[in-house]
Amino acid sequence: MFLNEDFMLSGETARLLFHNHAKTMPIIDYHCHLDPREIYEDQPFENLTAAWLYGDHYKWRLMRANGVPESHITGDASDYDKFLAWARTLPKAVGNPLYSWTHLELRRFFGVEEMLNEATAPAIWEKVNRKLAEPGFTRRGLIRSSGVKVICTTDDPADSLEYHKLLSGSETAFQVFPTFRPDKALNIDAEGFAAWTLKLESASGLPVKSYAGLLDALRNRVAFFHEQGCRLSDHALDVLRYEAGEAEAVEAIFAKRMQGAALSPEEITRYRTELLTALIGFYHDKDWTMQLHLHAYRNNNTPMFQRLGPDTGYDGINDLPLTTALSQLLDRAESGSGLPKTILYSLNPGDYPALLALLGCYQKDTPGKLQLGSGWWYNDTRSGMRQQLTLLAEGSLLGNFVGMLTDSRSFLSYTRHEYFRRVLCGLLGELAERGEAPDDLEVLGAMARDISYNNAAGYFGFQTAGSEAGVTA
Ligand SMILES: O=C[C@H](O)[C@@H](O)[C@@H](O)[C@H](O)C(=O)O
Repeated sequence: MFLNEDFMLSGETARLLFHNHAKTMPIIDYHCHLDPREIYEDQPFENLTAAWLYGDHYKWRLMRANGVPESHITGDASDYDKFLAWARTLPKAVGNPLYSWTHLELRRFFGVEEMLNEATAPAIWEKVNRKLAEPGFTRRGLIRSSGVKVICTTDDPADSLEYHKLLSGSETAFQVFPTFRPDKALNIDAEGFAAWTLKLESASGLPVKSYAGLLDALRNRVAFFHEQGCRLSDHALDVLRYEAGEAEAVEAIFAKRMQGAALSPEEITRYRTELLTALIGFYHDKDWTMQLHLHAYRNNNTPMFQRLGPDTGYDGINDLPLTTALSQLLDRAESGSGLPKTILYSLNPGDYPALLALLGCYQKDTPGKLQLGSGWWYNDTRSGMRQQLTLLAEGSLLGNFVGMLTDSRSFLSYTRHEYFRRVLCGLLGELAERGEAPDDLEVLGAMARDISYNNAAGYFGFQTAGSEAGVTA
């Protein structure tokens, strides 16, 4: 019964929708944290720990919750001992998506049907490691066998994109595009800000000695990213505040910071508001999609932050108000440059109704121009996905949803798309069975296919020339 072919599909309609429509659609993974260099170099994984546990802060949190010492999570214990620590943790994770993901990954990629636990760990370790040494199991092998057509990585504006370029010349089964993520430009108060402007100078070949210079350099990088096929930007906006400022005031704030002075919270907000507004204009000009990742509450454990840095499993969910500042930002763009296509993700699902109501105020021209992003991170669960899909259906048009992304650092995460498609088909099937949707497999099947793949293929406008992987809606 566990993870059988119909798991999470409780009725006949759901089953038919998944098996005949959603399951075989290709994947567009339009937001993830894979390293383009690793994709290009295409090395085999040394072992299952390297493929699974390096960098996976989702698993690390569960291991910490199980009392596993840090030496066996991010420390210097052997890879086998780290794997064993995960295997010992897993039986307690029933009901957590990681329980399903882990076993789905073992099944889909490696043909391992057993439950992973302390007793089965040695044999699974051997079997999977043998497979990982076979040619089809390199980084690119795993991507290809998952039916992935497009991957969008997450990249700093100063990045040379050399690995994206190399990949576009050498990989035909799928395309890897960059995503423009200028957090370092916005985080003027961060310690490394001045040093980062030097990197931007050398990447753009333009002086970044003033705010005007910064804007020129960023515009230049937007054009450079665009040439490399980039069609999305991304921002981590953990706290969103809005305070407009005149150009001279922003120049003065920039100059003050470059001289090494600390800025007041008001100055930081003014700078961020103006820079974000300018960037939104750049995205609109290029017909990009802007992604805003809202309301993470990061780095809650100072000793562990000092030891391991960000994105290591110490982030929470922000519960600050959002609507006023977000409305000011979006409305200013709509009244000025024009709003680009926009996807709003919040880590706080309590924000969904307000986000949906607000995004409906700016819909025009493109179907689903503004989107409520797929259940993000802590919401990447069965109930989180159902909540996002249900509210989206009730508050906008589910049929225009661009669907799932992995947001992952792991090459084995593509089964999350399968998990999502099962949740989606389960929900559509239930609507039909309750008489709230037509029990018409053509209509619902088309919707399942669209949300699984076609909508994303049409919405983002990836360039396909010269690639066999051509993205077609
Ligand atoms: O799923 C979790 C994510 O990968 C998380 O680590 C990222 O969303 C990251 O914090 C970011 O800001 O991009």
